[in-house]
Amino acid sequence: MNSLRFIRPVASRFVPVPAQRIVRSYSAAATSYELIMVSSPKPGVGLVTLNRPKALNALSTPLFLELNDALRKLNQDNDTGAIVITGSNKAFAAGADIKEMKDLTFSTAYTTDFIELWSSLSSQVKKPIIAAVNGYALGGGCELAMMADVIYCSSTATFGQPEIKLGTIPGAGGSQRLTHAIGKSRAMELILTGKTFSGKEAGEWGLAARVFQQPEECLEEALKTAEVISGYSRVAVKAAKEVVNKSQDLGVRDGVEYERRVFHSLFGSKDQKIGMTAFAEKKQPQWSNE
Ligand SMILES: C/C=C/C(=O)SCCNC(=O)CCNC(=O)[C@H](O)C(C)(C)COP(=O)(O)OP(=O)(O)OC[C@H]1O[C@@H](n2cnc3c(N)ncnc32)[C@H](O)[C@@H]1OP(=O)(O)O
Repeated sequence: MNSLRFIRPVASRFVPVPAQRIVRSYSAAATSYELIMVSSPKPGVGLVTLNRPKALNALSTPLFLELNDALRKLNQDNDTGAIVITGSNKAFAAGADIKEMKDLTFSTAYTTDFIELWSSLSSQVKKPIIAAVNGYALGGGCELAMMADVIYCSSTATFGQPEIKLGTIPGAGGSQRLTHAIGKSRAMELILTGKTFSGKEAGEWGLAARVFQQPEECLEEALKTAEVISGYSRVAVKAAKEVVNKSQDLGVRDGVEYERRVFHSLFGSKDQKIGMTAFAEKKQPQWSNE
């Protein structure tokens, strides 16, 4: 992996990050974090493992700062074509850190734009992200999984938006993304009751792309898929993610028009020539990523 310069972002006022955790320069794979682990178990694949087991990977501000930092580096890293985010077999993530939030006031939450930093995952990371979900994916954990581009899960995973039980509502996109994914009636029932749903149901309802019997299989298949994606032209992969995501914002007519414009623009890429010439000559394409 190439070396990337790094200056740690300023931590939230609520949970100061100790000075000794400030790291100034390292490569994405070699970076050492406290609350996440970053590795590259397959060529072209960046694996981010949430690693706060005692709190079931509760998503505190320091954890999200580390996650954002790692994702920013992987997004810039030329050797990384796709990213997998996972947790432990017990918990992908049990939500935002309730102990961090419990004494927050409205004015502080509002003026500091609390959890706004969560959105950089979906707005800044242009490489595909697969969430490999085992165990609990509750509240912010479910929202984090839904910010990914693809969800794989084990059949026994436990998804849910239980915020109603805490006297609040989803705050990181749950009410919007869950409703888009599984429909209004089901999402409304789940959000109003705080009931959980299984990985098996997530697959049946279209939230998860694939469901596995074993947690290990879930992660292994996510890594394999990420490796496949990483083997394609970076230009085409980025464009494909962009146009699929546009479908969430645009109506079909505008979306189809948008897709056609991006499709046209790819005739300006080297990889379109490489890919189509290789097909015509019955050869394997050697992507230039240009
Ligand atoms: C914008 C986003 C908003 C949100 O996400 S709001 C939060 C939504 N999530 C939840 O409401 C889930 C909260 N957690 C739970 O309900 C339970 O946990 C589980 C059902 C997931 C698991 O229960 P069990 O197996 O009995 O474990 P345990 O003893 O409750 O948890 C182990 C340790 O993990 C801490 N923990 C769990 N979830 C969170 C969390 N979301 N924020 C902060 N800490 C959490 C606990 O407190 C405890 O810690 P200790 O051993 O020190 O008592």
